[in-house]
Amino acid sequence: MGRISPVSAAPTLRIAEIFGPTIQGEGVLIGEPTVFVRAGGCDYRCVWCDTLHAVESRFRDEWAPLSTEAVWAEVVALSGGRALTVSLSGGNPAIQPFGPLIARGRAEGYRFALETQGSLARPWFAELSTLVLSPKPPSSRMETDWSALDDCLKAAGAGPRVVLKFIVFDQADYEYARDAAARYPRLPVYLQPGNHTPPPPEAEDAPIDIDGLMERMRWLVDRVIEDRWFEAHVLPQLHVLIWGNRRGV
Ligand SMILES: C[S@@+](CC[C@H](N)C(=O)[O-])C[C@H]1O[C@@H](n2cnc3c(N)ncnc32)[C@H](O)[C@@H]1O
Ligand SMILES: Nc1nc2[nH]cc(C(=O)O)c2c(=O)[nH]1
Ligand code: SF4
Ligand SMILES: [Mg+2]
Repeated sequence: MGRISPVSAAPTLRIAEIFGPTIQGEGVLIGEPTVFVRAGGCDYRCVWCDTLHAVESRFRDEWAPLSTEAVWAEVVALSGGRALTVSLSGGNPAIQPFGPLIARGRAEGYRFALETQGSLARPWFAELSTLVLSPKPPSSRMETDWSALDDCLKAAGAGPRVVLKFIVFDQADYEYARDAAARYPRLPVYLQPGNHTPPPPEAEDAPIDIDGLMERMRWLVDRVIEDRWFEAHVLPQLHVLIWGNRRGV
């Protein structure tokens, strides 16, 4: 006998953490007060992922199964009921049924941003304010499925602002970013230096090599300026500069 589940049961979201308001530390919304909803589970395993506690299956018991209403109640509590930007991240938040949460929040004036690697397209991308597509460069050891990325753009349609965010560790990553950006000439590009000291998943707060990060940041700025890539934006992870590898900020 199969498991019996009520037909009317609300879809369950697997949530690793909900925190904020803090400032968005990355990319196009940098500096903007934001509540983060971090989904548990990812279809990728980037070697340098800074959020493995929301990726590796051995942590799945720590991902709370929550209804849309429960997640929404937490967002409202954290924001004091004042509309702001909610960033859906992960893991890969595209794995989870976030459509109803977005509809719920939008009805109250909240805006939703989503961070994803672009491997899974969902119809509810069209309801976002901002879609951040962050395809993964060679240093991650992941392969980009370009047709899946195209599908994400199609799903977004004319709804959200769509931007590209590339993590850059080395020259090969930089060239990947240039080639990928050339495929999508109309999308704004954000380049972010890779953090080579990401926290191990068991650590809430691991030491970070800020000097090394700044050196990569300077190298990246030099590359962009030398190449006269004037459409690119180069930004550090601001939250990492402020709080290091601390979780929940
Ligand atoms: C943790 S991911 C979650 C969302 C989604 N899975 C993705 O990768 O886009 C959020 C952002 O952090 C970036 N990121 C992950 N590890 C990083 C690292 N070590 N240094 C810099 N950025 C990193 C990802 O590339 C992505 O842009
Ligand atoms: N402040 C802050 N900004 C962020 N931008 C992207 C984040 C993420 O981990 O997805 C993140 C995060 O965890 N904290
Ligand atoms: S896709 Fe995102 S969450 Fe998944 S392993 Fe890579 S950086 Fe981490
Ligand atoms: Mg992060």
